[in-house]
Amino acid sequence: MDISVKAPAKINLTLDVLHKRPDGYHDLEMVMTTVDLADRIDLTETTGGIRLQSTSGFVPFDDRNLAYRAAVLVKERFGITKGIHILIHKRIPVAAGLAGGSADAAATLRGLNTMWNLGLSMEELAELGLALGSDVPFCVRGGTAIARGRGEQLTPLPTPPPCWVVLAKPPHGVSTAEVFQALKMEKVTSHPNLEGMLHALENQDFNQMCDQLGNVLENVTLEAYPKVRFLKERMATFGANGVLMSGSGPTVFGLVNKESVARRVVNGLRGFCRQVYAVRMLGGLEEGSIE
Ligand SMILES: C[C@](O)(CO)[C@H](O)COP(=O)(O)OP(=O)(O)OC[C@H]1O[C@@H](n2ccc(N)nc2=O)[C@H](O)[C@@H]1O
Ligand SMILES: Nc1ncnc2c1ncn2[C@@H]1O[C@H](COP(=O)(O)OP(=O)(O)OP(=O)(O)O)[C@@H](O)[C@H]1O
Repeated sequence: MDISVKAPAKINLTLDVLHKRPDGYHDLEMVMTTVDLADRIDLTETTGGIRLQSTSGFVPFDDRNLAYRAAVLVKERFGITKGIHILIHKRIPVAAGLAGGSADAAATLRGLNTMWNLGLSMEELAELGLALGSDVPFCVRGGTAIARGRGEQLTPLPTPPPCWVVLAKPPHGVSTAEVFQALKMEKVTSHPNLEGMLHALENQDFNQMCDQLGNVLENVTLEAYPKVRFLKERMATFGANGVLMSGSGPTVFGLVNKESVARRVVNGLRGFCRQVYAVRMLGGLEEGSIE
């Protein structure tokens, strides 16, 4: 049986770091949402082993690949002797703050659950996914949610009010581990207002959603990469209603409520940045994720 699974990127509407934990991770509080910029994972059953191919040369082709590691995990945990060929059609920029690797891992978990009739619930798949990365549980579920803890404690939220999301990815990647390492908690003076963002989503209030965007990792990446600040400023100048860096960066996103303005922002940014996309936010993934 062949299966194709959609693997959408995420953005962080808010990202707060509460404190560093004894295990080296940070306890977070974030509002995350999936956007319609997606990789596609094609899974084909084989007689043995795991083989991986990708349309992008920027991802690892061995057991460092999160989709590969997802297949190893499933095979080991459930004693599956059959093999799998994984083809990643890469559209999400790599090391961009958009959880591309986590999305691929989550899609592989969902696809193998179907292919090998494992009967795992979304909660069980998300729990399995945490062993692969902090963003994987959210990517398994998709939609919009508050993520707490390392990112695995998920509370579903209403889909944000309809709008365009313009994404601009600078040419360089960013290491998430290095951004967390460089974060000085004592230097964080302002935190996102979670209640304000929840209120905006409940009331489908686009302007309030834009006002409540906030990410405490943003200053760390802005200081290291001036191009990110430049893209933020440009995005606002061209007319985006709210602008923020996603995750640990360096991708900057702008929320826009008018199609004509979204076009203007995209066209304006193309002069400065090769990777620019205008997409919509996505609802939940539980239906329709297997293409
Ligand atoms: C920044 C975010 O993308 C926000 O959605 C995520 O928190 C990062 O998720 P991720 O890339 O799946 O992260 P992981 O692969 O689990 O961790 C990468 C590194 O980021 C740091 N890390 C990550 C998550 C977390 N809650 N605390 C951390 O300190 C750790 O140094 C870790 O070694
Ligand atoms: N399937 C994959 N797609 C992209 N990168 C992968 C994949 N598997 C492993 N990686 C590795 O993961 C690293 C981070 O890439 P990714 O695109 O997931 O970053 P990110 O969007 O910043 O993630 P996050 O937002 O979850 O921190 C890259 O350096 C890459 O080598």
